[in-house]
Amino acid sequence: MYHYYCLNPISEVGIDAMTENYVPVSDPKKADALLVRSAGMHDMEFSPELKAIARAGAGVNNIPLERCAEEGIVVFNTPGANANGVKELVVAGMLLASRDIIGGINWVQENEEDGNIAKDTEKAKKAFAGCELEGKKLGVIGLGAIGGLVANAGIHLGMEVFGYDPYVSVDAAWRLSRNIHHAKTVDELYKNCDYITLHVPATESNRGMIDKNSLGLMKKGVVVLNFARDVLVNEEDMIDALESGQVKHYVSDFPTPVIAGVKGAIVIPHLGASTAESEDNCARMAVRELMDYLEYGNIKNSVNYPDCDMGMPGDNKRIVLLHYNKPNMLGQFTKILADDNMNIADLSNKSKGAYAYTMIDIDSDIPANVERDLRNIKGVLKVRVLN
Ligand SMILES: NC(=O)C1=CN([C@@H]2O[C@H](COP(=O)(O)OP(=O)(O)OC[C@H]3O[C@@H](n4cnc5c(N)ncnc54)[C@H](O)[C@@H]3O)[C@@H](O)[C@H]2O)C=CC1
Ligand SMILES: O=C(O)C(=O)COP(=O)(O)O
Repeated sequence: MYHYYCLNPISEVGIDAMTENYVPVSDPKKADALLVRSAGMHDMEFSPELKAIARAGAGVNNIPLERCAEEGIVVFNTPGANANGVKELVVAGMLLASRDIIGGINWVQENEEDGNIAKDTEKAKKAFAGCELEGKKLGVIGLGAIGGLVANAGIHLGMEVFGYDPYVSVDAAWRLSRNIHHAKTVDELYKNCDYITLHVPATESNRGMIDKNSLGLMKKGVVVLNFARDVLVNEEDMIDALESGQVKHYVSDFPTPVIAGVKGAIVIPHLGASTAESEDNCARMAVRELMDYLEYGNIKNSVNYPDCDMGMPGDNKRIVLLHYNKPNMLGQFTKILADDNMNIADLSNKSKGAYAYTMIDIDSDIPANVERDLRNIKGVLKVRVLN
């Protein structure tokens, strides 16, 4: 029996995918697993019961990843599951910034009582005219799941697209249209583009990447779109750039007290992934990852531990260990097993930065003393024996 707790409402599709072995609890401290979307977790204390956190979404800046790793809690996300939802809203954002659709709709609402509205429209509409996307230059920073789709969509819209991502994965690179220009430096993209859109994670090094220096390199009248995270943009510098006309519009999916209501800012209430399809995809993937880890110890799409998959244990017993990535951990594990005359049927050991994960299948029962001895090894963070 596994206990779970949802810190945010998660699509029913995910909850329905759980077997009767999964029971919701009303106290997160009693949970084996937490499901979360954007709820802030940095101030949460975690109980020793907690084994895993699944972020039904992409961004994990709301989760204390390092502390979780130290406490032997595996954190998952759902790469790509909401990317199409965000891509479509980015296209909408580019359109909203190019024509005054919002101003036009407001005008119609303000004039709803006007019996001559059809005729007056033809006079009023010139105030809301704009430009087309076709032929304009689009710069995409970050070419992962979302940025790749946005860059390809730009090509389909007839835009000239520049992509910048020095760390792009091979898989993501394969998905890019060959018509996208490969920007070797981000400055090249800043200097050339009419629309610049951010699709990078909110890591320490990316915070404030759009500031007065980068804004100063951009073309006058540029449109900047941020569907990634508010902290990537220095909002005070953005307000100055909007006031001076350096930036025509700043389209953001992240309202903050600083940017909400600023002239020229088009701010959306974090709706990028709020579609039925994205919510279902994320919930389904998050629940699948949690169940595979809790029941079989397999790790797929973790952001703080390495991926490691040994399928199902069959008739064997499985023991899994979360530990530091340092010399002689495996030697100590196998010695304890050998001293108890236990036979290893299968073994996998993977590492990611400072942390590592070992899965061991044994062809006999695993006695409590072996589990205890493994847990007592210095550098072991969590041990689970799976039945
Ligand atoms: N508005 C919304 O509702 C949503 C927002 N997001 C945000 O979008 C971000 C990106 O999501 P995905 O595309 O799914 O992630 P991803 O991990 O597939 O792609 C991120 C890409 O950014 C690249 N990157 C990192 N630092 C960079 C830098 N300084 N310059 C250029 N490229 C850099 C990485 O190499 C990677 O290819 C998430 O971290 C999240 O913060 C994600 C989903 C929904
Ligand atoms: O997946 C992400 O990173 C998002 O920003 C989506 O957040 P949400 O699940 O809509 O709270």
